[in-house]
Amino acid sequence: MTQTSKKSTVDGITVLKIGGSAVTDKNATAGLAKEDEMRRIFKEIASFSGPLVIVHGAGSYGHTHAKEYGLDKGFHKEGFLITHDSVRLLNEMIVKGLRNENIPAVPLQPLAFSVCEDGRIKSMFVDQIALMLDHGLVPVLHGDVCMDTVRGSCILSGDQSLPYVAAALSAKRVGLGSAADGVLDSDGKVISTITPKTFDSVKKHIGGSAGTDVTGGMLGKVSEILELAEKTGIESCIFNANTPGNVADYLNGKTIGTRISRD
Ligand SMILES: Nc1ncnc2c1ncn2[C@@H]1O[C@H](COP(=O)(O)OP(=O)(O)OP(=O)(O)O)[C@@H](O)[C@H]1O
Ligand SMILES: C=C(C)CCOP(=O)(O)O
Repeated sequence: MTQTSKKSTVDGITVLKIGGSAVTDKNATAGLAKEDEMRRIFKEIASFSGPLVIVHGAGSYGHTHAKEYGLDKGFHKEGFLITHDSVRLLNEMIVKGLRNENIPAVPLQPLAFSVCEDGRIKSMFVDQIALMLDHGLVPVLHGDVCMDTVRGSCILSGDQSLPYVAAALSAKRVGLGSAADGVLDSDGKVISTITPKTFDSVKKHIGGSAGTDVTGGMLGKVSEILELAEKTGIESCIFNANTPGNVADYLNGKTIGTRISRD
């Protein structure tokens, strides 16, 4: 993957994923927002004043259409347009909700500044994100469809763009708020830490999403951020964004849920 070289002049950047499971009903057959959860999460985000990039998942606004049109396998003109329009709608709702809390959120569609190769990011322009942070803005990216040099188009999960952006900006902290208390073992207990050394032994407990999903659910998420930890040393936490207080606690410095680290 090719990364542009522009770095923000701001230190201590946090990158937060708001999982589609946390803010939408992933069992719905079309886009359905959990509006109360959204509002509460946005209020918690407003308690944080540091430099922040938000990436949100697609939830039922993206995965339902992507599955219907087989977009995880390749290009389908109508499906591509319907899916992009739907995730943009969710992005608009989220940006509007954040602005209501006086967060200077800026909508950014990854489709407009990324190209993939066989499902993986080949290039993503991030200089504008760095400059936005320098000016106190909060960029809000999302899971999207993306043009792909091999497949025509592919699904670009927030779980892939989040570590890409975190690495490109040398982020300090990376948090992924979803609908589970962390990565759970077969007894339903939170696994406190996952490292490249322990991954093989815990992998058997980790599966896809309980709802409609084309990007690998929890296993896809852990694989992406484990690679981030291995390559850059940047740690992540996977925690439950539906537990009141967790998003604010994470943003303000606490380690919660499952920590994914190099060692
Ligand atoms: N071992 C596990 N621990 C926790 N959750 C797991 C595990 N195995 C599978 N899951 C499922 O993975 C889901 C989280 O993955 P999912 O992709 O839905 O998250 P998300 O990031 O919130 O959604 P989106 O991709 O729409 O942004 C959990 O809600 C749960 O259903
Ligand atoms: C389904 C689409 C269009 C994007 C998926 O993004 P994610 O919800 O972050 O995995």
